[in-house]
Amino acid sequence: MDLSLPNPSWSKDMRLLFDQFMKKSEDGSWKHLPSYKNKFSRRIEDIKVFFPDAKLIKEKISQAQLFPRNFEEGLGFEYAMFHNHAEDRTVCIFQGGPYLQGAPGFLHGGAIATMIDSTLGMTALIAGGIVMTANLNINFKRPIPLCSVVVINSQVDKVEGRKLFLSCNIRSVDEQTLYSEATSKNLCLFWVWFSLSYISLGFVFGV
Ligand SMILES: CCCCCCCC(=O)SCCNC(=O)CCNC(=O)[C@H](O)C(C)(C)COP(=O)(O)OP(=O)(O)OC[C@H]1O[C@@H](n2cnc3c(N)ncnc32)[C@H](O)[C@@H]1OP(=O)(O)O
Repeated sequence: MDLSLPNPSWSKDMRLLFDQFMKKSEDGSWKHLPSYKNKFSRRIEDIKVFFPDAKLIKEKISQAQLFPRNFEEGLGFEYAMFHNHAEDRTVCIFQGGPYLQGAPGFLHGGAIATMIDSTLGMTALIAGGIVMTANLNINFKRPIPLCSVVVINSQVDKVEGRKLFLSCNIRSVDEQTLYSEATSKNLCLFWVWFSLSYISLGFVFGV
């Protein structure tokens, strides 16, 4: 089941943004990226293709689920991603639920980092194939109020061989407040230099 579609826990802002991006997707310039709880590869052999020396706990792999998709509706990470191929950028609309609290009334820094890593990771995945985050630097400029809606804008800035250099920022819906800025270096595990369809890649990583 695609968990990046509107559900009753979404606020008005979240639905408005989703509808705006779905409208933008009508001419094909943007593409909504579906998101599944466990569209992971559930077979050791598939994972071993990418991580041959990984010491995997065999019996646990079949239970694998995408971390941000593991919370009950509305309590954790509610988000949807859209990708603009021409501009090589991904936008994630994100509403962080009450179970993601850090300081009272605000999102935990680790929850913010999760959504930054997921959005940058997805951007890198589409641009360069099977990637891993090698380095992630985040500047937390303003605390993000719990249950508010924010927009994560991420892009590929530079590609050098297997290395992809990306950046993103997190802003309020009205774009007036800059909450966080981040840069990352992602490494391609395989020399795949054309953007594979994210659905086929989702088979391994999910979104
Ligand atoms: C929804 C979409 C997906 C959601 C998931 C998002 C992605 C993730 O969260 S991935 C999980 C977190 N990341 C990890 O666990 C990665 C763990 N690390 C690794 O697997 C490896 O270190 C890996 C793959 C990053 C690099 O290893 P390897 O392929 O052997 O490359 P390696 O030879 O060490 O380095 C290659 C180049 O990258 C550079 N590099 C490697 N690591 C880093 C780093 N941390 N910082 C900067 N540069 C680095 C090296 O300096 C080298 O550069 P050069 O070629 O100029 O000398």
